[in-house]
Amino acid sequence: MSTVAWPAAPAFDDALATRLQQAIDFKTKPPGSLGRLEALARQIGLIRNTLTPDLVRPAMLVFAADHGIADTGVSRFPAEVTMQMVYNFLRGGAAINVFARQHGIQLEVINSGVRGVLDCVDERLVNIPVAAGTRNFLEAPAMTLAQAEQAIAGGMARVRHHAALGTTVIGCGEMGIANTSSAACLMSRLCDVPIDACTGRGTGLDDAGVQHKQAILARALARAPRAREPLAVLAEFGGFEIAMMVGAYLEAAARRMVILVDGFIASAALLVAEALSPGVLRYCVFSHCSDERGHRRMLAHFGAMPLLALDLRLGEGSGAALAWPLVQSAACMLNEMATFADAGISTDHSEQGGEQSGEQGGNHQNNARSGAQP
Ligand SMILES: Cc1cc2ncn([C@H]3O[C@H](COP(=O)(O)O)[C@@H](O)[C@H]3O)c2cc1C
Ligand SMILES: O=C(O)c1cccnc1
Repeated sequence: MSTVAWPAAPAFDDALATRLQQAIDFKTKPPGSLGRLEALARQIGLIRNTLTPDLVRPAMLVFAADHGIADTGVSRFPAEVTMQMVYNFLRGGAAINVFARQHGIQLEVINSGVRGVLDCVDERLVNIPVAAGTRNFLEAPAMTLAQAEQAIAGGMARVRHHAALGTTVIGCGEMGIANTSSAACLMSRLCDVPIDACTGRGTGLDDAGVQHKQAILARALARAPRAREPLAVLAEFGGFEIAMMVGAYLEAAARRMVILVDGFIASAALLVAEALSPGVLRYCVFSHCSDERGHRRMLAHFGAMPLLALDLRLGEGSGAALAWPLVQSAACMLNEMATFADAGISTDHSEQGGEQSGEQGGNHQNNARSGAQP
């Protein structure tokens, strides 16, 4: 067991939940008519602990690292692509660059542990590698417990850096060839789901490739049957970028930031974070349902309803960036929409004691199971 005291996510204020619901219901619209945007607005208010949440300086942290398991042929692409994509991020040519630019999201690339030397100085690159890639977890633990803790601390530090610059919304993206294999093993062990149901095509394996990947991952899980505790599972099967995402989530929730959760790998990191410090989940907005096999089931495990379903299977934080404008709209609705009283508009008949009196708002369902239920 780890002796580290992980940052705790503050509890939500039940009285504020009621006031947020009233504020939303008093807006000039039929109750519930903004659908899930209303639940999202309420969750954002609870996260920021105010009726007027400030979502400022959204930041996307893209963590990159290599994986020893890549050498067993579990990805369609070779490990060198991780480093090549880091250079692509720094040149501004990747999908996440395009979407971050489009939506005014600050982008930072973190070398969490790629193979080889990154010989460049770039203000958007943070060089904090734990090691030159993980070990092949078919044969040995991917990393030591100390390395897992070091990586988690690295992710926490990046969020502290952005918090000091005023950021209240954080997204995590990742780049690491073979990291769907890590994510599948984390899911299988932490959610107790057979590995076949957690193993997908990743970058585009064919059926034979997926079968090979499943066989490798089944052997890897069998190698370490006793690893059950979240930090131990992370050390056995994780990656340095995944561990840094864990730290980023922990720190962001403790600081009452809105967390934009991306796809399969980003969600697998959240499994670890939530297991280490229960309550992080309430701070999470699930951006999309990835096309990667296993993600739908992982979302169900969280009780999450993602905002988008676009058949994305990319990672990098791309889905989180695409969902940001919706999150922004939910906060703007709460902050800027007039109330019936402001606008001098008559309220509905239920105000006069009609049959519809009682709880208004209709859709009180939240983005995640343990989220903002009043
Ligand atoms: C050019 C390229 C850009 C990417 N951007 C994200 N990924 C995604 O694919 C990888 C995971 O899939 P697997 O486990 O099959 O290797 C991760 O790096 C992930 O972020 C990419 C993959 C490639 C090839
Ligand atoms: O959903 C994801 O994050 C994902 C899926 C496939 C490949 N890379 C990332």
